[in-house]
Amino acid sequence: MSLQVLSVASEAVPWVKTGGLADVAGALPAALAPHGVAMTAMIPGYRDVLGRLGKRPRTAHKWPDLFGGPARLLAKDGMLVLDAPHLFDRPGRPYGDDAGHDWPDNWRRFAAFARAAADVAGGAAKGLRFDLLHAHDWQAGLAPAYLRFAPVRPGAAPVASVMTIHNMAFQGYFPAEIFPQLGLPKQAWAMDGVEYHGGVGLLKAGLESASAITTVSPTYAREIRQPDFGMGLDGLIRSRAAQVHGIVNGIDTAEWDPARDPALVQRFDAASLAGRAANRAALEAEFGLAASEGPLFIVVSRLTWQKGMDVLLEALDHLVWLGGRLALLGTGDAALEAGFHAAAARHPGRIGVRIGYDEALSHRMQAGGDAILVPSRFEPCGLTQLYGLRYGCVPVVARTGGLADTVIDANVAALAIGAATGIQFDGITVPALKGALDRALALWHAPEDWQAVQRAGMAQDFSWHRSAGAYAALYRRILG
Ligand SMILES: Nc1ncnc2c1ncn2[C@@H]1O[C@H](COP(=O)(O)OP(=O)(O)O[C@H]2O[C@H](CO)[C@@H](O)[C@H](O)[C@H]2O)[C@@H](O)[C@H]1O
Repeated sequence: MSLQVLSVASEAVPWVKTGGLADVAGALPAALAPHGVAMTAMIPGYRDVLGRLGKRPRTAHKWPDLFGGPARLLAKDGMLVLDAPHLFDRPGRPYGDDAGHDWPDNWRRFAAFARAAADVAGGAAKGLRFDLLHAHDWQAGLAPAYLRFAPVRPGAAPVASVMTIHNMAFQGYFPAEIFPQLGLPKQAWAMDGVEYHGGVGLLKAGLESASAITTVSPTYAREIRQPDFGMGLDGLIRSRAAQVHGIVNGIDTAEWDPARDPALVQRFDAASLAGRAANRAALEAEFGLAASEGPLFIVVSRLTWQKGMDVLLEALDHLVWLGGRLALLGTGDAALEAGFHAAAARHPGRIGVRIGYDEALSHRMQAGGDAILVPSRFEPCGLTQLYGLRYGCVPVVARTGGLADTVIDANVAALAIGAATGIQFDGITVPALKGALDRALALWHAPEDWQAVQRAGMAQDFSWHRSAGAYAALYRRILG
C-alpha cells in the first residue's frame, strides 16, 4: 500500500505562489505517486484560494475554535485547504498587506495552520490517515513541534515528520510573549524545543522536532553548517548533521517545455534552436530593446539582497559596454526597483525593465533570452537556472547552493568534452560578476561552443523523477 504523506506548505501552485516554494510544494504530489507515495497537500484558505475552490468542497473536519475562531478543513481534488476566515480571509498577499507590511498576526496564522496540520496528520479528521507529515519552511515549522510535544492522540505512536528548508533567511522569529498562546506544554520552551534567542523560532522548532531535515540541494545542505549561511541555525544543523539531507529540486517539465509551451511565439527544441530567434525578436519588441549582435541577458527574480541584485546593478554599465542587453522582470526592494528603472533610463534600447509578477512573460523570457543571470549571494536550489537550461537560455550563476549543483561551468575541460552547460563565478562582487560577463561574451563570440553549451543544458534531466525517488526513500527510511 502507498505511504500516506501530508505535505504542509503556505503556498503551492496552481493555487497560490510568491516564490519557488510554491513550485516545489505544487509539484511533489504528482512526482511522488510513481514512487508509491500518496501525498496530500494542505494549504491555508487565503481569500483567493477559497474563491477558486469552486462549488462544494467537502468539509473533512471542523475546529470550533482554532486560535480565536472557527475553522474547517476543506477537501477538493485530493487537496486540503484550511478555511479559517479570522486568519486567512482578508485582502492582500499571503504574508502581508498590499503595501508589503507583514501581517502582525502571522505567528497566530501559521501556528494555527501548523496545529491544524498536526491534528490532521495525527488522525483527527475522519477518513484521513497519514504515516508522515512533511513541513515546508517556517510557516509550517510548528507542525513537527505539535506532533512531538502536543499530539492530538497522546500515547499513540508519534507521527514522523520531515522539515524542509527552502530558505534559511526566513525563520519566523517572534517574541517570547506568544509562547503561552501556542498551546504547547512548558517543556517545549527549551533549547531543543521552540525557544530561540529568548523568543520563539518557528523554523527552529521544526528543525529540532522533525525526524529528518532536508534542504533543496546538497551544496546548500553543507553550506548551512557554516555561520554565514546558517544564519544562527548553523549550530543546530551541525548537531543534527546525520539527519540533514540535500535533495535537489526538479522542475515541472510539462509546464516548462519549449516544444509545447503555449506562451511562446515559436516553439523549439534542441534540434531546432533557430526557433529561438522569433522569440528573441518578440522579447526585444516587448522590452523596447534595439536589435544588436550581442547577447540578450535576462533576469527573472525577486529583487533582493539574496539574489545579488545590488551587485548586478553595479555591473550593468559594463554589460552594456560589452555589447550586451538586459531584459529584467522582478519585484522586491523599492530601492532596487528604482535602481533598475534608472539603469534603463540611462541605457535606452539596451536595458528594459518590467516591475511586476508575470508567469507567462517569464516563459517568453527564457525562450527569447540568450543567457539568464543568477548572481545570488546564497541560493538553496534556484529554479530559474533550471528553466534556463531547459530553454537553451545559458545560465550565468554564482557558484553557491543549488546553482553550484546544477550548472556545469564552461571551463576548457568541460567544453572539450561537451559537458559545459553554463558559466559560474565565485564570490558575489562586482569584479567577479564583470569577469563572468566577460566570459559569457567570449563564449558568445564562439557560436559553435555557445550552441554546444545550449544543447548540453537542454539535454539535462531536471524532471522530478530522481528527486522524488530520493524523498520516497527518505520517508521509508524514517518509517523503518
Ligand atoms: N517577477 C516574476 N514574475 C514571474 N515569475 C517570477 C518572478 N519572480 C520570480 N518568479 C518565479 O518564482 C520562482 C522563484 O524560485 P527560485 O527558486 O528562483 O527562488 P525563491 O527564492 O523564490 O525560492 C526559494 O525556494 C526555492 C524552492 O525550493 C529554491 O529553489 C530557492 O533557492 C529558494 O530561495 C521561479 O519559478 C521564478 O520563475
